[in-house]
Amino acid sequence: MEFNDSTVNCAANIIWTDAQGQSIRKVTHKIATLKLVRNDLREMFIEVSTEKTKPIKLKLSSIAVHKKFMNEGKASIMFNNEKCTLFISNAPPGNLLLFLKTVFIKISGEKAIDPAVMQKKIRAHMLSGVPTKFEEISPISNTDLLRTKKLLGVSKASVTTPSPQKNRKRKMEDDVQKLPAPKKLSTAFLGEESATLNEEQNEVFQSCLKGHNVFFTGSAGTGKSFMLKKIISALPPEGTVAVASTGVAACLIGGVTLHAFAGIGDGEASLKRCYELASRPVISQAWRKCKRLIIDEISMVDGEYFDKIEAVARYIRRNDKPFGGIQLILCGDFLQLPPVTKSIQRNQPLSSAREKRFCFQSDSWNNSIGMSYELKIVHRQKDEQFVKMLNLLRIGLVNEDITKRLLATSIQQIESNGILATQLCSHTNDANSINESCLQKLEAASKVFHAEDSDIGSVKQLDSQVPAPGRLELKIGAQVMLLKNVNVSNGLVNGARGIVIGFHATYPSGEDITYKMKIEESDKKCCLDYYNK
Ligand SMILES: Nc1ncnc2c1ncn2[C@@H]1O[C@H](COP(=O)(O)OP(=O)(O)OP(=O)(O)O)[C@@H](O)[C@H]1O
Repeated sequence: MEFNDSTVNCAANIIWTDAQGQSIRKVTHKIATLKLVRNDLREMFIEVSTEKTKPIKLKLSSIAVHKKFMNEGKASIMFNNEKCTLFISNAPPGNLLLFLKTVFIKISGEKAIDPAVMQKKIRAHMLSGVPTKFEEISPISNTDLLRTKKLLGVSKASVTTPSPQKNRKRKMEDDVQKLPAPKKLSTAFLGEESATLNEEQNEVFQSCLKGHNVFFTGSAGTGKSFMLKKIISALPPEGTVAVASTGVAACLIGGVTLHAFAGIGDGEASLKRCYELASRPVISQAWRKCKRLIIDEISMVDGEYFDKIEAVARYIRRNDKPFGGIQLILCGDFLQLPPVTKSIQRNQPLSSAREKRFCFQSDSWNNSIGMSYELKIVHRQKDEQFVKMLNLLRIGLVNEDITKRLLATSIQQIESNGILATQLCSHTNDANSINESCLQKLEAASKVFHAEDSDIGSVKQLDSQVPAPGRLELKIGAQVMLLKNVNVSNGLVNGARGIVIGFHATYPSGEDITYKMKIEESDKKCCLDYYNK
């Protein structure tokens, strides 16, 4: 495990209230450490400590946890007996998740003690005159986990091993329409994805946490995106800016594009003009607040643009260190997608392209990037021969053996249960026109679904950056793919393929619009209900 699951560093506010709910005392710490501790009587507490103040211990009994904004590093814990609430903010989200998970598991697994027995114990302890000792709670053990699952009636199989039982799957004939129930605190915690970093990934991870300027690369499937998410969730949200060179990549890491953050347009303007552009209040404030800049798909960032934003960072932050002292965490594979430079857009020959095409060729790269790592272990594929072949293809080595093997795959079955094999295209427009023509060939009536965007002002941006289209045309028999994880244990995951097999009867006049989709996952079918709300 990468975090200590019984400690978290964050900002902490504690507010005590009277019987009427009026605030009577408040403690505010911008930098605090929360630790789970036990006393001699095995009662559990959250200890809130800082470097300068005396620790405050809050007893973990009769609590309510609000964790809706946990992904932003925020949560609150109401201590009903102590009549106070602990507000947590700026916590590394991954760390906060593990901390709250530990609280939950330790509390749920605790055997209820008869109050009379407890009273006796407390009395005996007080009379003994021995000062109360506190010790840090031990990490979650398998026994803790099993005991909690048993108490909650959760099956032993973890959600990370999707093996749905037949009778628990929804039948296609089942027409009872229900919106997914909100996740309960318990199941949400117990079902979290818990894949751990391997040794090479952990080295990069530790280097990032130590504040080094890091670049990490690796072939497809070595876990670059996986790592990036782990890194983002391990850093305090305040001052951490996650961006990517493309909208889609930015969307996947929950960030914005580098261009939107940097605020200098396409970087073609003179340096003086770039300084002016970046001096606009919102942009300059973002640059000044940034302590760690994470850039995904760095291979697509143009070398000259990289030099420009480095100069802008120094100028705006009035700091002569590379990137104005911002920690850089860069990730990408230069053997995948190159930058889209103007000369290439205009179909000019490569030889006339600008000299600093890749950002690793820029001066700023040499001055700022201290540690470079290459991830070598491929996690996406298990077939070693296939991985070897992909690694050779990556560097343009297509030998006779590879050619023979690839050609041999042409006789493989490319349709399974009505679901066609994916056809890869180098350009989105090509993929769109193939999809369009396949949809037109289907004889069934088409149904059109329009996105209901709550923020009308962002529709254009959403349409360009979100993989789901604003207007979706479907027909019975259409090939479809899920774009987000809906129900992992039922195989309804991002990328799951299927075909539309029906629409809900109330369409188009009814309130709910539903389509059913059968998906192919280990030769099993299941349905998905899709609502327009
Ligand atoms: N340490 C790990 N343990 C288990 N699974 C892992 C680990 N690292 C990565 N994976 C899984 O391997 C798969 C590929 O990872 P990921 O998509 O992050 O690779 P990538 O290097 O970003 O690939 P690409 O260059 O194609 O974008 C994912 O399903 C990810 O969850």
